[in-house]
Amino acid sequence: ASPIDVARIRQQFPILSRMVKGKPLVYLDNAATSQKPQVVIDALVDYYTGYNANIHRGIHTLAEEATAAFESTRDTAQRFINAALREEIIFTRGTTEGINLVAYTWGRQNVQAGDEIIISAMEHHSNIVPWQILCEEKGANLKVIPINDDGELLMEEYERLLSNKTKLVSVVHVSNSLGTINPVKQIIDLAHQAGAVVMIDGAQSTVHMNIDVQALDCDFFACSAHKLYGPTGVGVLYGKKHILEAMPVFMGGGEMIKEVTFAKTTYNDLPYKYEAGTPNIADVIAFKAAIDFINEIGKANIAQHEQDVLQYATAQLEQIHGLHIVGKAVEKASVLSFTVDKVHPQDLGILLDNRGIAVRTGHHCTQPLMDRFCIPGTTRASFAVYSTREEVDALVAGLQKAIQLLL
Ligand SMILES: Cc1ncc(COP(=O)(O)O)c(CNc2co[nH]c2=O)c1O
Repeated sequence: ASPIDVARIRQQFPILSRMVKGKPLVYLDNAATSQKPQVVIDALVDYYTGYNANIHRGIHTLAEEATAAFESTRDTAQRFINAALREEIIFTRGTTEGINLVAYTWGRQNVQAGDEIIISAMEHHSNIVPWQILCEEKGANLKVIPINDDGELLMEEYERLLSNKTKLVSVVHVSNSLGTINPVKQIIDLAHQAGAVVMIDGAQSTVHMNIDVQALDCDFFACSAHKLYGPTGVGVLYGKKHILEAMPVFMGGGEMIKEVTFAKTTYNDLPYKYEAGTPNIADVIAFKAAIDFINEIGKANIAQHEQDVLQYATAQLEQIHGLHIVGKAVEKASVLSFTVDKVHPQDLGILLDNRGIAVRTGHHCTQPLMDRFCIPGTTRASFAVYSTREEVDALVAGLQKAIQLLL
């Protein structure tokens, strides 16, 4: 039995009552973005109707209220990933910006010709391209940890790749295409033994599991609010304070300065050093409502519910003739990718949409991973706190009907 009252939770998501093409919406694309509870929507409306103002340095009431709400999210985010200090929490637009920020600051300062950066074969493009740009600029080399047919990292190959040339290891915590949960604590410890720093891409993991950046001892960690039942355009980059303080600035402008003269500019303290310009105030404020929503239910309860739905869906899909699950790691989060013999994922996606069922089809911004499996892409169902076994049944019925039509 599920540890949570899914029916009561679903009532908090207005969009889940939507009809699509005359059918009830069955939203199974949560790895792309999650839906938003009423408390998050209300937080956005409350800000714009009640205390919209620019933040920091304002001396009027609205500015003080907006600043207090904005900075309260920083404290909430700090506790959410158990960062030691609030100034280690930098607001970004999302995981992509967080990874780029590290590549363009720490990377440019510390990676030289001949150095090596290690990523894995299951990375999202946002954790591949920034490092390729950096390696091309510096004459450094990108190394890739291979994976097995179940979609699990080959850790002995990883250990072989580590050397005194390794400057940075940047890996995904949970694969958005496979669902694989990577052994990041082991990856981090091995990297530190080799003298490298570690960036963890937490875009998918942060919603499914407890994140403790101090226990992990990662040097950087990035995640996105929109995968955490929060708004788009907001994310968090965590970095160890002593590393962030030693890094050059990223973007120049207001907020990130102490004093500007034409002769010289001095920069602001953390975290504002990396928060140039007017931030995404409303969405940062609403992000706190999303984290509070998750904390109120409890991540362990959410994870248990998602695992129940994932295991049920896996068992059901495995019975469909010609369907092959892509990503069979022992440790998996609630992402279920699959192919169907002689059927293109795109065609499946369209036919499922005709039945109100939203899945994602294609390469999921992990094209090298699809190449490794010699497939053009997959159909991916991904589950959330509000997903139900009945929605899985609708998916199975939809798949069976679609395959019948297409074959
Ligand atoms: C593992 C992983 N890393 C980074 C990102 C980038 O996050 P963003 O900056 O918030 O876009 C994503 C987004 N993944 C997906 C976005 O749409 N479908 C997906 O699977 C992701 O799944």
